[in-house]
Amino acid sequence: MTTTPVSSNVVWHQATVTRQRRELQNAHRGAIIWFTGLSGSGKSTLAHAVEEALHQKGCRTFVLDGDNVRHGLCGDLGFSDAGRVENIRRVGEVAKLFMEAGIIVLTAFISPYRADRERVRSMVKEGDFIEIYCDTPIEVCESRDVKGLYKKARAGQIKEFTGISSPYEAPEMPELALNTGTTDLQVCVNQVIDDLMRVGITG
Ligand SMILES: Nc1ncnc2c1ncn2[C@@H]1O[C@H](COP(=O)(O)OS(=O)(=O)O)[C@@H](OP(=O)(O)O)[C@H]1O
Ligand SMILES: Nc1ncnc2c1ncn2[C@@H]1O[C@H](COP(=O)(O)OP(=O)(O)O)[C@@H](O)[C@H]1O
Repeated sequence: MTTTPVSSNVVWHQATVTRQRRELQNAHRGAIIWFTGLSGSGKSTLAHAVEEALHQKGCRTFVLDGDNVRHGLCGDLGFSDAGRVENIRRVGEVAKLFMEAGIIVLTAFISPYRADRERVRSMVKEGDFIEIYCDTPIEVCESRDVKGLYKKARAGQIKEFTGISSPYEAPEMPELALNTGTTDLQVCVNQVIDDLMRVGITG
């Protein structure tokens, strides 16, 4: 594998089927809906429930989920700082491709570092990146312990576990902050859909 950047010798090929034409055909905009929050905060559940609602409205959608992507595209990465940075970099690039294909892509990654999320935001036009903070206190996430990982982390069986032995930097100005600890799932879904309609991503 080469580590020399080749981008200076690679020329961008302009597609004739543009993002704009795809969006016209779809009758909605492409966008990146970026869910962030602790493990167990509700990212996957919410992303899939929002996708279901959008699909029923006739939108083209796709969910990129940390658990799934880490089995393939990011299967070589761990949970060190560097592993997480690279994970979010790759996911950001893939999400951008989906968006340019006219799709509403919903991502469900802890994405603990503010700078990494802001880097993805800066890769796209204003309004293309919607950050949604799944704001569930760690006590609630830990009591849910959907996958039994908090128990393992507390027992020292998982190193660098977010919220316990690895940091989580909450968004400062997310487009939406949802109280996914106490609010009913359907209420959260409606809040997301209302926001996507308000900003004109979907009708
Ligand atoms: N050390 C450690 N810290 C946090 N999470 C861990 C860890 N080890 C494994 N897992 C499981 O991996 C899922 C998080 O992967 P992500 O790709 O979203 O993480 S990150 O954004 O790169 O931080 C996460 O999924 P969710 O619970 O859906 O968030 C966990 O199931
Ligand atoms: N408002 C809500 N939004 C999302 N999940 C919720 C909500 N209220 C309760 N839950 C529950 O919390 C858990 C969240 O798990 P999960 O979606 O796997 O979280 P994450 O993907 O952030 O690790 C699920 O069991 C889900 O049913």
